[in-house]
Amino acid sequence: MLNLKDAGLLRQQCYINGEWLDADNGETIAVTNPATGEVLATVPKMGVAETRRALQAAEQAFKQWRKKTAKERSVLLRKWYDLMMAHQDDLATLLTAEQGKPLAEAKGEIAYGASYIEWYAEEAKRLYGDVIPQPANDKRVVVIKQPIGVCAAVTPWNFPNAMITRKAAPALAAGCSMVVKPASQTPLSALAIAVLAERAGIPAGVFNVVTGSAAAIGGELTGSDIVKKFSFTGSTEIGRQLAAQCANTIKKVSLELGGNAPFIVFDDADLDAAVEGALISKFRNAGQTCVCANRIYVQAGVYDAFAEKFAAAVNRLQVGNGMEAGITQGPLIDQNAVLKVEEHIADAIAKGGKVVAGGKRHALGGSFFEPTLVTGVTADMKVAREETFGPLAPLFRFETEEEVLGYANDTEFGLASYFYARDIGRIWRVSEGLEYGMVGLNTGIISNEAAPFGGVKQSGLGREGSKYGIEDYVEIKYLCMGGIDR
Ligand SMILES: NC(=O)C1=CN([C@@H]2O[C@H](COP(=O)(O)OP(=O)(O)OC[C@H]3O[C@@H](n4cnc5c(N)ncnc54)[C@H](OP(=O)(O)O)[C@@H]3O)[C@@H](O)[C@H]2O)C=CC1
Ligand SMILES: O=C(O)[C@H](O)CS(=O)(=O)O
Repeated sequence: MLNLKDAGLLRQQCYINGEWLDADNGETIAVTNPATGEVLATVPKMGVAETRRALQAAEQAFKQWRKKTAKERSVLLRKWYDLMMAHQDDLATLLTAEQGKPLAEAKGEIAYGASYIEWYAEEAKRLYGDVIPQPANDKRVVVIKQPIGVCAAVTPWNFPNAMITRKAAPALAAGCSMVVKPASQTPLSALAIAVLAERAGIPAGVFNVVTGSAAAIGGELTGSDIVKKFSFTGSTEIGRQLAAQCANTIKKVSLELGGNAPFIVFDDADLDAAVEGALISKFRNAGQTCVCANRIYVQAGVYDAFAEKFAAAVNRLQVGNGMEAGITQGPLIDQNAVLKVEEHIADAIAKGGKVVAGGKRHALGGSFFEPTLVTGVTADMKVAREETFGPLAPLFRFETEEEVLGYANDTEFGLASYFYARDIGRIWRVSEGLEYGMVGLNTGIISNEAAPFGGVKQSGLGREGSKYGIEDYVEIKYLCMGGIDR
């Protein structure tokens, strides 16, 4: 079982209107450890009725929460942040147990998730309006910002802490209330976040967590007119469906969806730095992130040297249970994830690719998979067009800057992109030429609370984090004051 310092962080009930509740029918969902297959806990299998009650609670709580001053909300968010950091170890243990990532990565996610609460505790006090020079002397033009209302979020299993705080923090900072449906495979982190919200003194109904039937809960969150803003992180397929479900009530929608990140190594790159950046970008969370390097393009003059260095680095990754010291790659989330990686490897080999590291299920069994490097990859392979979402690094060779920009942009996705180069002219040309929401230049890690995280094309809508991330949780109101000259 889980060895927590604070056993109160492990909850097996949902948090609605300040109460910890079972499903109306008592049904539950088992939460299993992907590394061992053991059942860690169960959570309620809630549906429409419970979700409706959660939305009604959020609607009532919003009326008072919005009346608090920005500073009062800021103080409560800061307490929430302080509590998350004080319980970083326990939250990381819960996260590794239900999601599988190595404990060091889980601790990093807790700090990353908490940083959004810290950031928006500060931003709460800086939601400025405008006084605009009037076009006529009898008028004054004023713009104020007000919280949009009750918000709903549906979040994924790959970052079960940070994907919730990245939505809840700006929402609550702006004066909104929220109902969250976490992924069924990783609900414990969400419920622990709710424990700490309660302890921080965030009023009942302001932050609610509902677990259970995705379609039933999601149908209510997207269909109810109580919800004024809907935020989703997950697959493009589901995001497209949920956005369509929001259309009937004209909700404001933000979507963080799939990616297909190019990682480009030019011949003027610092090769050792490029290897380091490619390794962390590709294999963080066993490749299960939407910003992972999905295609690695290496210029012909440095291709062999990079491939040799990178293969050695890939072979140094340690696969195992994320709770064990020294492990740098945990299990994949489930067997479907393993099958996707196997499909992409088999397709690449069938079309001429060569496996130079890994290539198959790990000897540990279950959903453990060998970190894999395939060379000689070409644009006709599945891995060039589909998000692998697993520990497979495909290497493509290219000759010119123009050629690789064409390859990099030849996708319906536009989330993250990366390149290593040192020539200033190339840096500007490639940064401006990449059709992505985010560009990592000489780095493989781009995510932080100060930056606007998000994509273009079919990778999503809106931005999370930074000063931009709170704008999705406010409405702009224009006040036209007449008769000023009377
Ligand atoms: N952009 C990103 O960060 C992520 C991208 N992905 C991509 O998505 C693929 C599949 O992963 P998966 O976890 O299945 O992603 P999904 O998009 O299926 O799940 C993400 C969230 O959406 C919920 N959901 C699924 N179907 C519905 C529905 N009909 N109505 C309401 N909510 C729904 C899930 O609930 P439940 O868990 O209960 O099914 C979960 O909370 C991955 O292989 C990857 O390519 C996945 C995760 C994150
Ligand atoms: O959804 C994801 O994969 C995360 O947004 C990636 S990150 O923000 O942790 O980099």
